[in-house]
Amino acid sequence: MTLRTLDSLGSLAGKRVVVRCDLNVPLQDGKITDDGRVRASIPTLDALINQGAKVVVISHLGRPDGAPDAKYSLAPVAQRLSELLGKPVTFAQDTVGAGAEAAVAGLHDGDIALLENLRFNPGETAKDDAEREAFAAKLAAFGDAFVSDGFGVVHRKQASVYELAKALPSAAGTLIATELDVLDRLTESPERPYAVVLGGSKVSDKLGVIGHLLPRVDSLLIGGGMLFTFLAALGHKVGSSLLEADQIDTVTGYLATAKELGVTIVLPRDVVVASKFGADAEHVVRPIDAIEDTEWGAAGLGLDIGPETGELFSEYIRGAHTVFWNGPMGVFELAPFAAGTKAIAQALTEVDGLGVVGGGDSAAAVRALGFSDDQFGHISTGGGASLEFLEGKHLPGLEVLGWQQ
Ligand SMILES: Nc1ncnc2c1ncn2[C@@H]1O[C@H](COP(=O)(O)OP(=O)(O)OP(=O)(O)O)[C@@H](O)[C@H]1O
Ligand SMILES: O=C(O)[C@H](O)COP(=O)(O)O
Repeated sequence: MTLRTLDSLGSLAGKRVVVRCDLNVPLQDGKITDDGRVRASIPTLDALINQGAKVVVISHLGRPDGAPDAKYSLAPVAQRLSELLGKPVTFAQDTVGAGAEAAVAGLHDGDIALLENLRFNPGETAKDDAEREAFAAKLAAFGDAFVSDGFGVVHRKQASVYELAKALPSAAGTLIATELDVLDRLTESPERPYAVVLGGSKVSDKLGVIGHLLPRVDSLLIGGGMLFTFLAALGHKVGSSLLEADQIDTVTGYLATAKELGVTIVLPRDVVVASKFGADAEHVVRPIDAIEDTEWGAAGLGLDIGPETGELFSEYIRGAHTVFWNGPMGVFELAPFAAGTKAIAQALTEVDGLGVVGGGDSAAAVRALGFSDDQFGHISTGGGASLEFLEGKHLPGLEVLGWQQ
């Protein structure tokens, strides 16, 4: 079966259409610092509005604990959505309560509403199937059809991604269709050499994909928060850097597998060690075997790859014909720790072939560092989702829409 696309739903004029977007944008002091995911959701929403549908948008933001939490409110996103669409967006203060019911009931043809953060409700991410189904049923009551367009969450078996698609006539929106077109080129005979660059802070999520990626790539470059688990596996001390101590054995296994497969795992040679986590931290560059060899000792923490590593990684990237990069190389949000990410972004713009950036924070990073979207082959809205796609995993949010890899 192939992906069911929007046209499979027939005419949606006058119908209530629930649309799952991934509007999980980075926020600072309540302000959106990168609106890429909001922009990416516009084509589908515009198409539905233009058809005269009554559009009910749903999304998560961050990882709240199944209860309302003001700092994860989608209110700033409603405002940005309205600016980008050039029309009012009704914002409901809850997801399935009286506020949402009133917002949906008040929609006329061609109107649009955004409901509050899905993850303010325990049913969205519940482990128990019945709990997720019950929450999906409440969401389904708001629509005659469901459009799934949050590519960044298709790897999550969550109520609004999976169960809701079963509860209503459903199809993929144009963002998902576009993402799959490009990412398919990375799985179906990518031009060699093929390099994958991994970083970021969702270390346990991303370490898990490495085992499946190894047989598919020629080189794997490791930066960001996960590099310290690799350094620890090689016996280095990593101070107070991000570390998944319980993953050290797994990582040791990856290093051995890579050797057997003839895949190069490229690890940093130097890192930027800081006195603390903050823009005003003191910091020095240290070789990887001397991270604790600073005046801060074991309290020092690695917040970026060093300049020698930036050059080494850039050489690998420029030498490849296909490159996928997910996860910033350092804490790019703080100016002293942005250089590694900038070096890698620059190299990616110089790839002779297809260079893809994946992930909400990675996309935000390249834009914040002054690059424009058209300098890259593709900027995917999915971080974990695109990685799991590339490793060939069955993604619940795609399979439920008819997609088979
Ligand atoms: N050495 C480090 N220590 C701590 N945090 C780091 C380090 N290197 C990178 N980060 C952080 O990683 C975060 C991004 O990681 P994440 O894994 O979420 O990226 P992403 O996959 O692009 O985003 P998403 O998962 O939202 O799509 C950034 O906020 C950055 O500050
Ligand atoms: O940022 C992402 O990768 C997506 O929005 C999914 O978020 P999650 O990792 O919290 O499920």
